[in-house]
Formats: sequence, C-alpha cells, structure tokens
Amino acid sequence: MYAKVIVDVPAKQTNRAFDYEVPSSLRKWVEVGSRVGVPFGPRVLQGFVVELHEETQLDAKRIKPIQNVLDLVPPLTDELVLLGRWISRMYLCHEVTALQAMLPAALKAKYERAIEVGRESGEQSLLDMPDLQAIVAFVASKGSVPMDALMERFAADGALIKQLLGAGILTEVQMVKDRMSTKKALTVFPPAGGNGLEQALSELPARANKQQEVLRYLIEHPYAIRLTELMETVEVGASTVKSLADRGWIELREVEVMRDPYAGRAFARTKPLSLTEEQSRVFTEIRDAVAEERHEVFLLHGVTGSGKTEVYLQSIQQCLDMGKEAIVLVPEISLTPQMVERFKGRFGDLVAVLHSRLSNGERYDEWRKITRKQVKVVIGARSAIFAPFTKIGLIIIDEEHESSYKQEESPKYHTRDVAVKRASMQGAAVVLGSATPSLESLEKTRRRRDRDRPPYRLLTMKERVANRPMPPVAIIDMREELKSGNRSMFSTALYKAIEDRLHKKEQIVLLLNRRGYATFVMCRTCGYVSSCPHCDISLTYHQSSRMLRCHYCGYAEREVTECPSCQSKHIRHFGTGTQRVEEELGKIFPGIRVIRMDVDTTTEKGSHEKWLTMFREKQADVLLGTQMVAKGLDFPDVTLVGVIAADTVLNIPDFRSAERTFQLLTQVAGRAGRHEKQGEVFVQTYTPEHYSVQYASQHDFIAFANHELDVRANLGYPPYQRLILVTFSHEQVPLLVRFAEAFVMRLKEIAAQHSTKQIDLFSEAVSQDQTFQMDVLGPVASPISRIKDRYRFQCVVKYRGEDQAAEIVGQTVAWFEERSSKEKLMISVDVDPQYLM
Ligand SMILES: Nc1ncnc2c1ncn2[C@@H]1O[C@H](COP(=O)(O)OP(=O)(O)OP(=O)(O)O)[C@@H](O)[C@H]1O
Ligand SMILES: [Zn+2]
Ligand SMILES: [Zn+2]
Repeated sequence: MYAKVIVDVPAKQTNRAFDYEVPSSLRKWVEVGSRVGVPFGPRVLQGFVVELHEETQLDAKRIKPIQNVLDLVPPLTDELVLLGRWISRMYLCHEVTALQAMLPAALKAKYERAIEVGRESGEQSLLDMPDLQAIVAFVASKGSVPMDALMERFAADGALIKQLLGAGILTEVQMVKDRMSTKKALTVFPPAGGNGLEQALSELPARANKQQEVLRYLIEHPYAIRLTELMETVEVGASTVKSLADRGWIELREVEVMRDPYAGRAFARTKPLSLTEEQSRVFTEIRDAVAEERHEVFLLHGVTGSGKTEVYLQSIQQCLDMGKEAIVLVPEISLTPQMVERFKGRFGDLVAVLHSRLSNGERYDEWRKITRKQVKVVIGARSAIFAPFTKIGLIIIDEEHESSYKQEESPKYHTRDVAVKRASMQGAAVVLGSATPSLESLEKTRRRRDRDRPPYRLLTMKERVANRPMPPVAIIDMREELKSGNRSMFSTALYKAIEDRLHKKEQIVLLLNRRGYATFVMCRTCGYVSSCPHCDISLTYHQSSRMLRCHYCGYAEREVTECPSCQSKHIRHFGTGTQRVEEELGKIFPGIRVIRMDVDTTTEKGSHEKWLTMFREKQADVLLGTQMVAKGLDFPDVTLVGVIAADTVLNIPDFRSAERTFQLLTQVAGRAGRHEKQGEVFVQTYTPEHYSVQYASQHDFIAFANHELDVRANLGYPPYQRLILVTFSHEQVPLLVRFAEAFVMRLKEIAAQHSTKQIDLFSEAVSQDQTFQMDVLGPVASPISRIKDRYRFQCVVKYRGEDQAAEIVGQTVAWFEERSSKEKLMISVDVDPQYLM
C-alpha cells in the first residue's frame, strides 16, 4: 500500500503530496488524516496522509517507507483533508498550513533525536570493551533512547558514544512527537471488590493507624481513585498510600486525566422556553432543514434581544435528537462564561468549549472529547469550525458580521465561508445570526440567478421578546455643544443621564472605540506629530506608563514635554481614548466606580471574565470600553448606553467604515433595556447627518443596508465585486516599486489568457451566467506605508465571477517567487480582505 503525504514544511517546493510506502506493520494504523513521520532528504518530517492507494505511479523501489504513526486514531477526517485542500486553493496558502490550522497547538510536531542500536554490524571488535558493551546493552534494553537522556546517563563517555555512532553500532534517528503530552495523575487501584484488603488490614501493626484508615476507606469504596483525592478524603500523606502499594496490597499507577477548564463549576440545567411567535416561525424553518438533513443556509436577522440564542438552542436539540452533531461559533470576545453557561446549562457534558484563553493542554483535552465522541456540541471561536465531527447536522455562526471571523494570518480563511463549505460537504444546515448581518450575507439572500433560489434564505425577528421596546436613541451633535460653550467630552444630556443613573443605582455602558489616553501627540506650534520610527503611524499616549507606544510593532518611548522639532512646549495630547474618559469620569463624578475594558486591561488570562463578573455583581456603576463592551452582553440593570464619539470608526479610510459604524452603534445600543427596566441611548457625534448614524438611531437595518448596497454597487465594491489584496514589502522603496509594477503587469497578462477559457476550480462555485471580469488597482503605497522598517505597497484585484481570480493571482505569485527568491521581497495575499490596510 502507498500513501500520499503532505509534509510539514510550508514552502512552495513541498506544497504537494509525496509518495511513501506503508510498511505492512503499519497498515492497520495508517488512514487518511493520520499524522506520520516520514524520511525526507536527510531528515524525518511530520506529514499528513491525504490519500491511500494500492499502487504507485513511481518506481516502487525508490519509494521510502513511512517511519512511524503518531496517532492511533487519525486527528483529521477524510472530509477535513478535502476541506484543507479547498482552503489552500481558495485562500492561496500551502496545504499543510491549512491542515495545521485544524489541529490544536498541542499536536504541533516536535522533533527529537534518539539513539538506537544500528543495523550495520560495524567493527564488532569494539564490543570487546566492557564500557562500550554497557552502553550498547543499555540502548538495546530500551529500544530507543532520547539523545539527551543517553548523554546524561553516560556523561563521562561522550567520546565512546561518538565512536559507537561512527562505527554504526549505534545509530541516530530522528523522531517526530507531539509537543504536548497528555496529563497523567497517580491513581490508586484497590483489588477488584476490595478482595484481600480485610486480610491486609489484619496484618498491619496497630500503630499504623493511617494506613489502616486508607484500607478501611478502600474496603468500603473498592474503586479506582485519584491519589490526591484519596489523600484529601482520608487526610493522609502520599507516603502512607505508597507504603501500601509497596506491600502489593493496592496498585498505584499513572493514568491519563482530562483537564477540564469548567470542572467544579455547576451549571444549572435549563429547560426549553416556550417560544414567541416570531421565534417559533424561525425555529420551524431551521428544524425542518435539520430534520430533512438538507444543506441550507439561513441568515437569521434578529434585532438585539429578540431571543436568537433560544432559537439556536432548540435547533441544536433537534440535531441531537437525530443523533447528529452541532458546531456553534461565537466571536472570541463574546465567548464569556455567561455564553458558555447557556449552552452547558441546556446540554451539560455534551458540550465542549474551545477558545484561545484556554491553555494548550486544556484545549487539547476539549478537542479530544470531540475525537472520542464524548461530546455532540462544540462552542468556540473561529477554529472550532474544524472540530473533527463526522455527523454534523447544524452549524451556527452567531454575530456572523464580525470581522474577527476572518483569520488575519495564513491561512487567511473566512470562517463563514469555510462553514458553508463544510456544511455543504456534510449535508448540514447553517444558521448565520446577527442583529446587523453583513452585506455579503444579505446580498446572498437576494441574489437571483436564472430561476434558481438565492443561495441563502432570510429569516427575520423584528421584535424583542416579551414586547420589550427597543431603546430610544438620541443623537447629540457635539458641534452644537462646543458652540454653547461645553468643552467637556460629555454632552449636557449624557452628563445628566449618567448623574440620574448613579442616583437610581442603575448601570451604564460607555463605548469609545479607541484605547489608550489620546490618539496622538502634536505640537501646536509647528504641527510635529510623534510617530513610530519603524512604522508610518503616529504613536499613542498611555497615561499609566507615561509612554508613547506604537500599536503596530510595540515600539515605546518616553512622553515628550518639548517638541523635538521646534523645542516649543506647546506639545499636547489630542483626541480621546478610554483611559482619558476613565480619568474624566472620576473628576466629574467623584466616587464613581468604573471598569475599563480594552486590550490594555484584558491581556491577562481570565481578566475579561473577571471584569464582566464584577460588573454583573454590581461592583461598578460604569462599564467603559472599546467594542468589547458592545457585543452580546446581557445585564439586567443596564439602562443607559452612551457612545462618546461615533466618528472614530467612521473616519477610518475604508469602504466598510459606514457598515462598521452602523454595526457598532446598533450592537451597543442593544445592551440597554434588555429586561424589565426601560433603556436609553445617547450617541455623541460630529457627523449627526451621516446615514449610518441616522439609521442606527432608528434601529433600521434594512434601510441602512439598502442605502449602503447602492453605494457599493456604484463603486464596484463587495458584495457586488470581490477583492483580493496583494501586499508587497521590502526595505528599499525603488526595488519594491519595480517588483510591484512587474507583478501587476504579469498578473494582467495571465488574466488575459484566462478570460478566454473557463477554469472550473470547484465546480459548484463557478457560475455560468456571470462572466469573469477582473480589474487591478495599483500598485500604490499601502495606507500604513511602513511596518517594522519594511516599506509596503499594495494592489487590489477587483473581480466578478467567483473563484478564478484566486487561481490567477496564485499563478502570478508562483511565477514571481521563482524570480525574486533572492531579493527578500515578501508578498502576502489576502482573499476577501476585511481591511484594505
Ligand atoms: N421565548 C422566550 N421567553 C422568555 N424569555 C426569552 C425567550 N427567548 C429569549 N428570552 C430571553 O430574552 C433575552 C434576550 O435573548 P437573547 O440574549 O437570546 O437575544 P439575542 O437575540 O441573542 O440578542 P443579542 O443579539 O443582543 O445578543 C434573554 O434574557 C433570554 O433569556
Ligand atoms: Zn514643534
Ligand atoms: Zn511601530
């Protein structure tokens, strides 16, 4: 038997499957999706088996055998292997990069060197020396000894070991292992039924009372028990238990244990709520698709507080009733304990949770619950879409519009599109839920090709549950505030409202989508702006450390009090960041309790959850933060939401700014008045007339979407045209420009050849009626024209007609890499980019 193996080297030359022989001893174990160690040139590499064949096209004599198999059960399924290939073509990455992304970090390979007894007979005369004999005997007895261990054991005999290696009596092998091992714990095993323990008890001397206690306990509870647990229960030391094991009465051995990040937390079980009319209409549609095992994509547009989660829960129940599995994706920052609780509360131990705040070990163990089929539901961020389930009935993506679903590093996949692809491979239903759906998804519910149905189906929930009203939103024109002499960052109305809530002991959420203290430092005399010496962006002032920091590369310098350019003392912080607001609140409302949540206060593990718990327990009056406070939170006592400056996002030069502004305002407004108490929202802005601000204040997503879709159609932006962003970087500008221009020229040539023939990459995605059309904009300097001393140029490929463009760009990159390999030029390709930076 022969295997096609993708090796663990993300490079162009190795981006294909290589043939290996499957030795008969490994035949039972090697499957598609297995990780194996294979000889590759002088090394041994980890690889993934992607195909198995009885025959090979190559010269069988020259094919090397697979060295070892890393897993008893393959970590990837056939389907994930195919999905990996799809991702590598769609998003132009190496196939192994896509496959690696599907595995928990614990399964990343580690290469170890070990010593074994060699096959060659070598100079056997060496073995007449007793010292050498001892070493060889030791290695032989172990089979294989890690290099370090051998050197440690025979520390004085380095020269001898070398001699043995040189003679081929010992040989060095490279081994591939997992970076993370399973966690083991010493466990006590009494004999079956406690047999013989009574006898043991009678043999113990009277003064060994601790040992007696242990035996008595085990006679009553003749089951395996973790050593630490036994020590705690009977209040004895480890040595007491060990001495019993030494006498052979009980057995003590290491057993694998699972790290459960939610161990010890009790989740109150919840029952399905009786659905509102809107909920039940939507649920029926989803349930039918799941019940009929039909692949269908639903876009669930439900206003904030309309009860989308309950619909998800009951749809999952349907899935479980049919013996199938479900994946729930949630943006990383919305994956709070509160969120987990809602799922664990309904489905208990059938739920595994995967997110980046888990340690590698915890994540690995959660992941293994999936491969062992101990769980049926996975809830997690982005990468949970690769959960190795085999019978998926339903995939839910909550807050589907979130840009964090797009992975920023290679593989730069969009989770939503991967989910739809995976669901189509398994015949599963997909629910994309949001109060502010992405325009890409909305457009797919409207698109009509010939007489076909649109690719997605729109489901709508317009009302909050229990007839709770949407909170009224007041837009406050900050220019007017200035005119009337208010120079503070709080308008009079917002100030009064905060005062009122403090008085009533209700809670407040304040949003400012900018961290730090001020955006930048500028000299009022000469206009000098402090900027990063390595990147072309201004530095941000951080009050607590009194430092200026670059948010791209981490560069930091001391606060300046004098302009480095003109020595003027009129150098000041401009703009407002969360830290500034916190300080100001303290000044205006002495004694106010503020929790600030932004990247700077949530780096520590668990800090995000800690802040939210404190706020829930009403240990603070105000939750102030960046977009982190806008999403998914459900606090009954929040009756006021204030947006300090709606323009922060609007002013970012990106074609999605209006959409992001609308989403952010709608999401944060949705935090108010979700329970019995009525809520109120204030949006401060310098551009009150902007349609994104206006429609958000009216809670009118559809009107916003129609307006914005018109804008996009006119400018030829997504969702009507798709984009690929190609970024070039190099330390020297002239070289960079030459390369970028040559690239674009070659790209246009290749595209011209393609427009005449139809290429069918993945047939279902290629539409016949949309003729392929492609434009290349640029090259131009990137908006951030330098990062870490590398200059950046970019070009944007705009196209219609689905996937061919990726293929064309891929060919151009390949052509290019062959010609520029010595030049240290870096090219990065982002298909469907979320930001054009
Ligand atoms: N059928 C129902 N009967 C009673 N209460 C319900 C029902 N459905 C949902 N709720 C409650 O309504 C509140 C809002 O629901 P949920 O958080 O699911 O809304 P959502 O649509 O996810 O909102 P958001 O988009 O803002 O996160 C929750 O407290 C939930 O327990
Ligand atoms: Zn100056
Ligand atoms: Zn920098």
